[in-house]
Amino acid sequence: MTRVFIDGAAGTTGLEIHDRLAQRSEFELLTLPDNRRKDIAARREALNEADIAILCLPDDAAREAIALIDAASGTRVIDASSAYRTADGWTYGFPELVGEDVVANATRVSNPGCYPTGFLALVAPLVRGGLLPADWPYTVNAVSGYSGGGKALIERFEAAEAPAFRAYGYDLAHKHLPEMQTYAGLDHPVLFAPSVGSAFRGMIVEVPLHLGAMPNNPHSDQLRNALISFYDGSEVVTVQENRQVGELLLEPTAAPSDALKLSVFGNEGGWNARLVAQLDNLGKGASGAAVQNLNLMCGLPQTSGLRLSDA
Ligand SMILES: NC(=O)C1=CN([C@@H]2O[C@H](COP(=O)(O)OP(=O)(O)OC[C@H]3O[C@@H](n4cnc5c(N)ncnc54)[C@H](OP(=O)(O)O)[C@@H]3O)[C@@H](O)[C@H]2O)C=CC1
Ligand SMILES: CC(=O)N[C@@H](CCC(=O)OP(=O)(O)O)C(=O)O
Repeated sequence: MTRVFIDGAAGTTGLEIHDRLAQRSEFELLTLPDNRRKDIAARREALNEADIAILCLPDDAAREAIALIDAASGTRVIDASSAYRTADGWTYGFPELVGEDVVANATRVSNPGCYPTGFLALVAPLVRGGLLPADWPYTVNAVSGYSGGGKALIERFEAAEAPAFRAYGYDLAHKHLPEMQTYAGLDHPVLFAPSVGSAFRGMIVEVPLHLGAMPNNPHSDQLRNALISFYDGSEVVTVQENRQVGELLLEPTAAPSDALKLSVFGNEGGWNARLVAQLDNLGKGASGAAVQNLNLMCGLPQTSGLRLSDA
């Protein structure tokens, strides 16, 4: 049985992982009592005793956890924070893009951010396949459920005077920019406009494209077909064929899901396209991705315990 320690198990992401793993016979969960969950000595012991540690912590606490692990302990790590997403020696935990075997054999796995999961799923295969240019000035517009900001944002959006909508990221230096550029293989940082709506979970990540202004002038049908073949066989990522919708909604009480749904909407002449990813920020955007990576690292079917009925 694999011993797993979730550092940050009382947080939003940590709790969801804990609840799923508690029902799995393949894992033994190492837990700390509430009054010792931030105690350095207790964390050090659990981190070194575990076969796999899952870090669900703010970036600084994740760095602290890594420093507490002795090289001799052999503990492997899945980090949900953004501390190591583009760091040397770390594997980016996006098996559909980096390869399932790469994740399966890794000792240090950094889970993708929730917004980059949507952006990269759409753009990385198309840049890799030469359908979208690497030197294009990409923009990303996104809206997230408020659980994406952890306990602090949940408290704010569930307070009596909660905002209805929050746009942010106006310093144009969101912490997700490096991983979006790096793993899509882009020449320039993306222009990222994130926001939060009054739904607990879920997100819509959109990349609008002026296809007719690109040097290779790709058609939206080509982009959709390329994504369909790239994700062929995936149980987690699905690409909608010729989807026509009037609107996309974040439902205030959406059920948890680990699915990632991609769509390509194009206009009649093919000049413009809107690439859209729909996911649960706490599913494939965080906890679901951690469980998928954990399964792979333990040699288990990658979708064990995932919630994919909506896919
Ligand atoms: N929420 C989401 O949708 C996503 C989150 N992530 C990332 O996952 C990580 C966790 O996020 P999230 O669960 O949302 O955040 P939360 O704020 O909900 O949870 C963080 C938890 O870490 C605990 N903590 C803080 N410092 C320490 C420490 N030094 N030692 C032990 N525990 C500590 C907090 O304790 P306390 O309860 O006392 O505050 C809290 O329980 C972050 O890096 C976040 O950016 C990534 C993708 C999506
Ligand atoms: C709504 C909201 O606040 N979202 C978070 C990102 C959540 C996430 O993906 O976590 P990581 O930053 O660890 O990747 C933000 O914009 O900072």
